[in-house]
Amino acid sequence: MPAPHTLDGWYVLHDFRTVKREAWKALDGHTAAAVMRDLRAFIEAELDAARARTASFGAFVIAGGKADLLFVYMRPTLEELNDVKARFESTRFADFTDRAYSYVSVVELGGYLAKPGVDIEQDEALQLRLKPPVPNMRYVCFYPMNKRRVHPDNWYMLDEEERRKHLIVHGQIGRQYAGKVKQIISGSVGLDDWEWGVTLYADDPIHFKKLIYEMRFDESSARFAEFGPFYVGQQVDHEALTQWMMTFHG
Ligand code: VOV
Repeated sequence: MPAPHTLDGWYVLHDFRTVKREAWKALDGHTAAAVMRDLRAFIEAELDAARARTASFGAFVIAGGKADLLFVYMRPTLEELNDVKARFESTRFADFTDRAYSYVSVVELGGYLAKPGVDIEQDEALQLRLKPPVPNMRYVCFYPMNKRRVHPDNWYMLDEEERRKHLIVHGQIGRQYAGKVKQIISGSVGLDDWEWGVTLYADDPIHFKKLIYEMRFDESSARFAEFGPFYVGQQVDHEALTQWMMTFHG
């Protein structure tokens, strides 16, 4: 059976960090403030690149115990993702964090979205979906997932028509959340440990729960989906991140 055609956009790095509590709290207040000022230049450069539409960037404070922070980077190439990773590591701020989890993937759209005869490079709507800005929404939810491959629930043995039917219903559920939840699906077969990264954005985190719960009852998730760890957090600008870090500092 041929693999479905996919449209692949920017490469994505989800970089989850924990704050090194002892080292951070051991800093005097002036030095801690200077470390945060130093991070501003890094964040400003990311925001400039995002405004120029050569990259996407978002910073988040993560709820719960799996991580403290998440930085989302999107770039046209893996080399550029590696470059931004190195630039982050070069900041003084990075010295006060450890990596809790990371995920590498590439923004993916179903190939059938490209209508025959349409030049993908010239289609503005498609380009925006393949190179998406991080939505200006207050909350993020990230998790990796697979499609199950256990007989009789083997997604990869379904014929194309059946997969399409499942995805149509899936899409119908998703569209009920238009304006409430924005999804960026990135493919990671061959790039990371799961098959997709699911990144959802919303202004109210309860919409994550409602959407995901509703999808659980849909066959494409109920029968065929397996999930990795879930992370949820709030989007922060440099000022809010500084405030959070300084509260943490005590
Ligand atoms: C915010 C809502 C939302 C909407 C509107 C939406 C729509 C759509 C459409 C129309 C399509 C098919 C075309 C394409 O673009 O591929 C997809 C595709 C996909 N989705 Fe989705 N999805 C959403 C949301 C959404 C969620 C919450 C999840 C996680 C599942 C869950 O149970 O936790 C998910 C997963 C996926 C995946 C893994 C794929 C690729 C499947 C494959 O085998 O290729 N997705 N999705």
